[in-house]
Amino acid sequence: MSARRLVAGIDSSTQSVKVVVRDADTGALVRSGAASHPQTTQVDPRVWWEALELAVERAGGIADVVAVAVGGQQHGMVTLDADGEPVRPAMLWNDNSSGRQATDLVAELGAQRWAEETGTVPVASITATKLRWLAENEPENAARVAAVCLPHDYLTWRLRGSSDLRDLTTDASDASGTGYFSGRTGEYRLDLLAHAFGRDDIVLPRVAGFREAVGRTTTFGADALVGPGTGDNAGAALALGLGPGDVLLSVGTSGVVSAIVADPPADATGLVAGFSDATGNYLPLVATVNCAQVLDATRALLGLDHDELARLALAAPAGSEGLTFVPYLNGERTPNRPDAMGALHGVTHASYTRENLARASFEAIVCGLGVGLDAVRALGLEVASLRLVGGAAKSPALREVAPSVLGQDILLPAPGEYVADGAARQAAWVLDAQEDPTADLPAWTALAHTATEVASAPSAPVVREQYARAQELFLSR
Ligand SMILES: Nc1ncnc2c1ncn2[C@@H]1O[C@H](COP(=O)(O)OP(=O)(O)O)[C@@H](O)[C@H]1O
Ligand SMILES: O=C(CO)[C@@H](O)[C@H](O)COP(=O)(O)O
Repeated sequence: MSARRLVAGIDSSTQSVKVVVRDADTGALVRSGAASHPQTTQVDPRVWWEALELAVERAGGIADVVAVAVGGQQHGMVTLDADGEPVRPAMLWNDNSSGRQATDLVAELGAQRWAEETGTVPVASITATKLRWLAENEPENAARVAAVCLPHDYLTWRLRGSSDLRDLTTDASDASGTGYFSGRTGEYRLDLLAHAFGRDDIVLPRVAGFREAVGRTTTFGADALVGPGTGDNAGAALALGLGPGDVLLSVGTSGVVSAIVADPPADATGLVAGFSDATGNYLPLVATVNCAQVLDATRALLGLDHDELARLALAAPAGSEGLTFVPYLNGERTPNRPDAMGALHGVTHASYTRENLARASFEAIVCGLGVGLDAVRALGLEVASLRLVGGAAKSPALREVAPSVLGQDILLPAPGEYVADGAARQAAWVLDAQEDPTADLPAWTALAHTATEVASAPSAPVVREQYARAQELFLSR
């Protein structure tokens, strides 16, 4: 019998970095580790590397793996100077500073053109808007930029031990979230980069094939192939092996609704971003900026841990007796209101209780997902199944509130790190492709058993009705 081969997957996400080590042939989990990221919307990318070092150590090292790949939070603008050092802290997807620049870019070229040519109408999350912000607000820094890449590209490059900007690589799933890449053609749009940033004489990461080994790593004592990596949402889709009509709901820092389709989406309303996936298909996606951290904020206010918040929320009736939370604590991306503030509606002596506030917080983030679900349906997607993943999916309250508000049963993959798992699965794919360049994604039977539980609850349409009324009050102001 041949020796067991191990692969590592990394998820450098907004709040933390996670490392999983899995069996390359079955997908069985061998060990894992994690470390925190700063809770800010601008972060020095070198801090991600330090966190990765700690997470690798906590995972028992990766010296024995034969391939590794990195998934990461999308869109973050990592600017490097000619020596490969960060010019300034990376501006993350949830940094809304570039809201006005997004509005300007849409006004200059038109929403329809952006949607058709890049798949996405720019909002503050999109990298191109951050580059415009940099050019306008920090011209000296902008002039020092020799390369721009994304969080997962930076870590992939560091894993390979390179400081040569020409070695930077990315993949289509993450490149498709920059605003200067066409998922349809698989090519950068240097004209759009120049339009946004005023320059196109900078290095952009080479877009690698989806099972291509982009190099080797000898860091962490390993001697392993390095895969191209993925944007985090495409990574989760890779782990779960989503098929037509399978919709993924991710409840991390962002609330995300996404699915896999064969044709490039182009939604000129700007609600649905038409990203690429990590297999040559497309990933229509709707994201909110306010998701798990809304629960964290309510927990902090009420002085509760996760379990206590869930118990409190489940002690309130569906609809929270009319208390409705519009949770724009960090501006919002869907709807596109980067400067918005949140609001509580329906406050009465009867409704203003701790229980209702807890439940209204869960209902708020699920209503955000509901808006996303409506938007992907409006593009013609037939929703066959829903799966719930991400940090807040562990909450029993979310598992009850989500099917009740969305009026549909939801599959619950076992709590896990699906982005890191997707990166690990890609690493195994890269390994297989060394023998057979046309290899299929490895079957990974050990991961296939994860969607065992189903969340069910009586439908409560009143929640979305009262949320829509409260949101309308806000939007019409
Ligand atoms: N049991 C739980 N109930 C609700 N929220 C949780 C629970 N466990 C973790 N979280 C929240 O999940 C978030 C982290 O989820 P994660 O998917 O790792 O985020 P990200 O990928 O954006 O870094 C944090 O805001 C954390 O407070
Ligand atoms: O901006 C998007 C998708 O367009 C977010 O999904 C980020 O990719 C961050 O993901 P999490 O850290 O919330 O998982």
